[in-house]
Amino acid sequence: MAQYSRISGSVGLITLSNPPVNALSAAVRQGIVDTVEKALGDPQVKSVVICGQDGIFCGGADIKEFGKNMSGPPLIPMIHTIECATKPMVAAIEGSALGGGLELALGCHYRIAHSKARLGLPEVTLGLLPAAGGSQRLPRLIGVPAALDLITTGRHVTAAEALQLGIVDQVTDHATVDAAVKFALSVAGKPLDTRRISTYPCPHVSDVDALCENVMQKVRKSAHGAIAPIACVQAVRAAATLPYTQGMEREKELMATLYTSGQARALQYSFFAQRAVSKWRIPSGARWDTSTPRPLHKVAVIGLGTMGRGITVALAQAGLPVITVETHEKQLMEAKRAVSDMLNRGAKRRGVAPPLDKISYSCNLQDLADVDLVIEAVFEDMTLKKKVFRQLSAVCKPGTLLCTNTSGLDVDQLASQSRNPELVVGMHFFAPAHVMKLLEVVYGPQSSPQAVATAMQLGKKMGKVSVAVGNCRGFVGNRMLKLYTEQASFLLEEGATPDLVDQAIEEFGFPMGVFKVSDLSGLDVGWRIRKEEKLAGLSVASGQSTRIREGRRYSPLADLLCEQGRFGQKTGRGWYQYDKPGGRVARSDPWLHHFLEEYRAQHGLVARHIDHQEVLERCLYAMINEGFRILEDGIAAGPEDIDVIYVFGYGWPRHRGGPMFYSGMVGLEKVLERLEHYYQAHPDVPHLQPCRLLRRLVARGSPPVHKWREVIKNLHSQL
Ligand SMILES: CCCCCCCC/C=C\C/C=C/C(=O)SCCNC(=O)CCNC(=O)[C@H](O)C(C)(C)COP(=O)(O)OP(=O)(O)OC[C@H]1O[C@@H](n2cnc3c(N)ncnc32)[C@H](O)[C@@H]1OP(=O)(O)O
Repeated sequence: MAQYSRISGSVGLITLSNPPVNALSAAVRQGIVDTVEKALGDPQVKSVVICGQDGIFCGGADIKEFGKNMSGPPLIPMIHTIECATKPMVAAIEGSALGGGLELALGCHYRIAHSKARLGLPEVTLGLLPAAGGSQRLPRLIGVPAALDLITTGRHVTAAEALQLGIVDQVTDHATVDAAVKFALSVAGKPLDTRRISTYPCPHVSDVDALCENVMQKVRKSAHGAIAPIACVQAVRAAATLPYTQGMEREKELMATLYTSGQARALQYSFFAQRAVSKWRIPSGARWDTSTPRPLHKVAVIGLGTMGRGITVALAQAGLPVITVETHEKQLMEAKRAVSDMLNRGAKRRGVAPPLDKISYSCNLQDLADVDLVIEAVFEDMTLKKKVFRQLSAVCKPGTLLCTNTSGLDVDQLASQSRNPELVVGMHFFAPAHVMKLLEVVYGPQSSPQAVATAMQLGKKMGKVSVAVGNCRGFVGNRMLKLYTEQASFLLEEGATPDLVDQAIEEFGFPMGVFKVSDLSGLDVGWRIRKEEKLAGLSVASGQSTRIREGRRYSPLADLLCEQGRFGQKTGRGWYQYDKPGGRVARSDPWLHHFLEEYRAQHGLVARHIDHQEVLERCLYAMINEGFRILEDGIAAGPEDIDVIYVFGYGWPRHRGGPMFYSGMVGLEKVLERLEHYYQAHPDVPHLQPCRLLRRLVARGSPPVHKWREVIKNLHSQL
């Protein structure tokens, strides 16, 4: 797991060897200990280079080992031995040096990096801190402010930035190991006293307490309840205020708390879940490793509203030639200006040229004859979308993939309008589409493996986290969201306020509560859909009770607000009030509270005390129950898919893993018991009735989330 050789006569070369990222598993650590001892004991060796095989230095500690019994030599003494060595130790960094990998390099006396290498201490993203001395060495090397930035955000820096910060000593465009060997030869025999970072005093900062407090406040605000960023600040503060050995004690103490926390488990689960969803497989048997995506030379976007514009920007930024189509010249020109502005702003931020020339604009559908893939992003109206699909099917060359950006309409119905239904998939982007990371790729029973593979690959190229999901109303994300927002409205009827509900949700870790999100997206969007579905508006069957639709409980509160023109931020009034139309700061609205009181009185409802716990249980467990149904229906392949969708598309706090992982953390028995309790109290809300899969899992002793697929498979085979 670490190979040893002697090259150029006097340089010991240690090569970490643990594909794919040379993670520091127990075997690799043992290999390092053995080879370092060999190199230091070999009188012929005057200096040592440590590198990684296959173009990557090291991806850090082996995350798969976390939570298991520790075996093999620990990292801290191993790195200490390297730093104490009396022969120069040089790290040759190619690819990535992350986490424990960078900490290993910081233990070396010199660091040489390839210009394309990336370095960082991303432990915070896994709920940890750099606890192999990284939190103590990095501030001593680059200063407290820069170390706070890197350690609390976990961001990766380029080799150029690492050189500028002083993390590396040299950057090369050539063969890194050769450059490091040459360097090692040049420093052989030179004194090393000034090269041991742990002996450096931390560079002076005028008011370290004020600095740390300032960063702490920022971190608390953005962490939404995550504890690792806070521990990272505390560890760096220790580096700035304590001698190295005491700082190391503090690092260890903080790590011990984080290591055993549920948050670390959730974040590590999320790391692997994100990778698991890229290895998609669908019920037809098609899968990621046997389906070949089609090459895309030119793509098209139809409809340049908010979504179409964002998708166009994301495609152009990914380097794809795009042709965009709008019906009227005026709208087309308006969209062109908006898209160009977005591209210019993005390019300025990233310091690159805006890819304006990648996009062409047209009012003529015939211009799409030679494109390889079209993303339809017209108004969310089935009749209109069907018409567009029929037209596309007639215009586009054979083999063109037709994708719809619908957020929940039936993809199979659209496929039926095409001559080639096997080439139709949903590509559900989230607003703003050039920013949001999530993409739901919706396959139908007829979608070909190549169509799914192409959409998944395109998502990857656009920098999205793509999840393949089956076709149903709302797909995965919006299907679950409906239950969450529905419960929130019921809670208002029963005595809660938007402020109380949102506070509970935000304290849980969502960046925004359900009613603030509703005000931001616009209440009119859902109202229009409900009117089309005949749940709201004039088409509601006469004699129908206001609070019952299709035989189950319905809350008309949002419809009533819309009837008053309260559409949210855009009108300056919604669930909250704003200082003006388009205002962003939500303020509690006495009008709304009075309106709720009147509404309750009109419907004979008596307000009762509702606490945060009930808000969370009602909103989250209803959504989780639907998640189990989605698994039961085979719409999502596994709990990881649902969790990734919620973390990347809906603001679910990553340190809570995702709704399905969270249900395991709470305890499936408890979720089941609470759902039973609420269903008994609200028998007119069928969605609160615990579903079969949840009951089955509890009956099987509540296995951990990674074992659920087995139970789901059995359930399907018995259906
Ligand atoms: C009581 C206290 C006890 C304390 C004891 C603990 C001691 C710990 C001491 C020190 C702290 C050190 C902690 C760490 O180092 S944590 C790890 C930090 N590193 C990272 O976060 C990097 C994670 N990896 C990545 O960012 C990327 O994988 C990449 C940039 C390295 C490569 O990206 P890419 O080429 O896109 O490949 P993939 O991401 O798809 O990964 C390929 C493959 O490799 C697996 N993998 C990646 N990194 C690790 C890892 N560190 N450990 C294990 N496995 C890793 C990844 O899961 C993929 O696998 P696959 O899905 O099976 O294909």
